[in-house]
Amino acid sequence: MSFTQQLKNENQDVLEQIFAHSFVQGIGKGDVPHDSIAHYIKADYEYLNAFMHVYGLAVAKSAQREDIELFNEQIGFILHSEVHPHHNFCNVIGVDYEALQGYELPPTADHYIKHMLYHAHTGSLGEILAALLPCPWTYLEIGNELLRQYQPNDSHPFYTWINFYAEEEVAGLTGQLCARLDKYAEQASEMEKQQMKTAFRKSCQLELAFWEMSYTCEQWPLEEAVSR
Ligand SMILES: Cc1ncc(C[n+]2csc(CCO)c2C)c(N)n1
Repeated sequence: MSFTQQLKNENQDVLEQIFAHSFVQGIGKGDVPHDSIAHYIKADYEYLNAFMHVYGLAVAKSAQREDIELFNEQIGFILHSEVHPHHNFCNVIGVDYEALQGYELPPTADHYIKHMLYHAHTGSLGEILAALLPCPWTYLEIGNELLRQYQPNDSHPFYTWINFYAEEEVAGLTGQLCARLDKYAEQASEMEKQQMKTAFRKSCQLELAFWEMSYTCEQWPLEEAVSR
């Protein structure tokens, strides 16, 4: 069994909880509180900016052109494609995308990006890949699961969102990241593989926590904690 298949198998418990989460089930049912959607978009816009910074750090650690190419493609996808599911959410709540940009990250999303930046700064390329992979992997699984459970047609409010993540493009990008990580795992020591496993599981847990943060509109305990 490949290393990434092992990672996925070991984290099925988190994936099941993500599928069952009220936000995710709400997308399937076509009914999510509008405040939660706005909270999600505000956090996700900034989260994706940080995600691209992590890819930039991965580029800086790349010894091979094919790795640079891969990370460059992922940045292109975030810049040009991931705006579509965001627009779907904005249209449903009737708010301009621009109005939801430039906000401070709530505690959970702040923690998630710092977790990835930590691995990007201190880890090997394999470890960085392990920290990044749950992001496309869990969304690909969510798209497929919601398609299977709800079989939405084009009158479903989240038709675009669900189909976007269930589509070939996301499956292809995820597959490429898995293939690279498997290659690095082949050469890695047991200790390094353990670090990859830890980074992967924490990111899976933080994906679940990100849905909860959005659903409950999580805030810092004191508003002044982040800026004045
Ligand atoms: C919290 C959060 N996690 C995952 C995604 C989905 N996603 C982010 S980047 C990317 C492409 C991989 O490079 C994908 C599929 C998201 N939008 N927000």
